[in-house]
Amino acid sequence: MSKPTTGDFTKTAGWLDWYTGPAKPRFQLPAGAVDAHCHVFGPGAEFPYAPERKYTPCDASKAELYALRDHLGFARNVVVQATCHGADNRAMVDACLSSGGKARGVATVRRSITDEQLQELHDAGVRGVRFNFVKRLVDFTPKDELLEIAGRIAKLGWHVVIYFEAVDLPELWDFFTALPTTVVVDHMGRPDVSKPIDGPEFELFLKFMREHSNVWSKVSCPERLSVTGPKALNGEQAAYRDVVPFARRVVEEFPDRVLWGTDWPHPNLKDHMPDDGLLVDFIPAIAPTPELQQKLLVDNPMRLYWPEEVKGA
Ligand SMILES: O=C(O)c1cc(C(=O)O)oc(=O)c1
Repeated sequence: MSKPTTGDFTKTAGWLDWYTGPAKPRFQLPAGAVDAHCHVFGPGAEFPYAPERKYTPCDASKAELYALRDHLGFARNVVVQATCHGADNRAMVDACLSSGGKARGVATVRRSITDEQLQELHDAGVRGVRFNFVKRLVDFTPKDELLEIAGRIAKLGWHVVIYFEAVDLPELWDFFTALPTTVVVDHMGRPDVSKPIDGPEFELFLKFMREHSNVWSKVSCPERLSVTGPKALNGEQAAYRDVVPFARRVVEEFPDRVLWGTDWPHPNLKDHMPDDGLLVDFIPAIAPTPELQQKLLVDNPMRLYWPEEVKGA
C-alpha cells in the first residue's frame, strides 16, 4: 500500500516509498553503532514541505526512523536536513529533541540566521550544516554566502557536509579546500562506478582526501551509485558489488575519517527501494575487519557528533 503524504501535498510522480518490513540484518552491528546519515520527511501536516523543494516525498516520521534504528540494531542517528524541507529545520530539530540524546542533526541555514537561532540549533543537537551542489536538488547559493556561514558555524565547533556530483569536483575544489572546518563528503562524492577505480575521476577524490586531513567521507548509498546491482532485495547478501571496491578503498585508506548511514527514507529513488536490513549486511564488504567496523560505525561518528562522550577527544 502506498505511504501517505499528509497536509496539502501531492507526492511527486514516480516517487518510491521506503521499504516496509526490512530484514533483520545478519551482520551484527558493534555496540553503540551510529546511523550517521538519515532523514525525516514531515509529516507534511505537522512540518510542511518547503515551497522551494524539488520533490514532494511520502511522510517518514521520527517514530518510524527510531523504530528502524531499534530494528536494525543502531544506538544513535544523525538526522540530516533533507532538501524537501529547505532551510526550515523544524522536523529535523523535533526529531533530535525527541530522541532522548540519541540523535544529533545537520541543518540547512541561510545567511539571515541569527546567532541566537544558531545557538538554539546547537542546543537541540545540531553539529553541522549541509551545503548542497547537486543541481537537481537545490537552487544555487552564492559561495560568499556559504563561506560566511562556514565561518560562523566554525565558532560553534560544527562541521560542513557537502553533497556534489563527481564531475563537479574540479570546479568546486578551491571552494571546498577554503572551508575552515571539518568537511564531510556525502556518498563519496557520487563516483561513477562504471568508470575505473584508478581512473582520473576517483583519483581526484582520493587526492582531495589525501591532501586535506580535515576531509571525511560517508561511504554510504551504494543503492544510488550502483549500475549493475544486484539490488538489496529478496534476501540478497551480495548487493551492489560494483560499489564495493570504491567504498572499501576509502575505508581502508582513511579509516579514521569515514562514516556510514542508511540514507533512510532514501529520497528520490525511482528504480528500486532497498531493504534496509540488507543494506546493513553490505557493511562488512566495505569494512571487512572488526577494527574497521568499530571506527566506521562507532568511533568516528562519536568523535564528530558526541565528542563530549569521547575520552581524550
Ligand atoms: O536531501 C535530499 O533531498 C537528499 C537527496 C538525495 C539524492 O537525491 O541523492 O540524497 C540525499 O542524501 C539527500
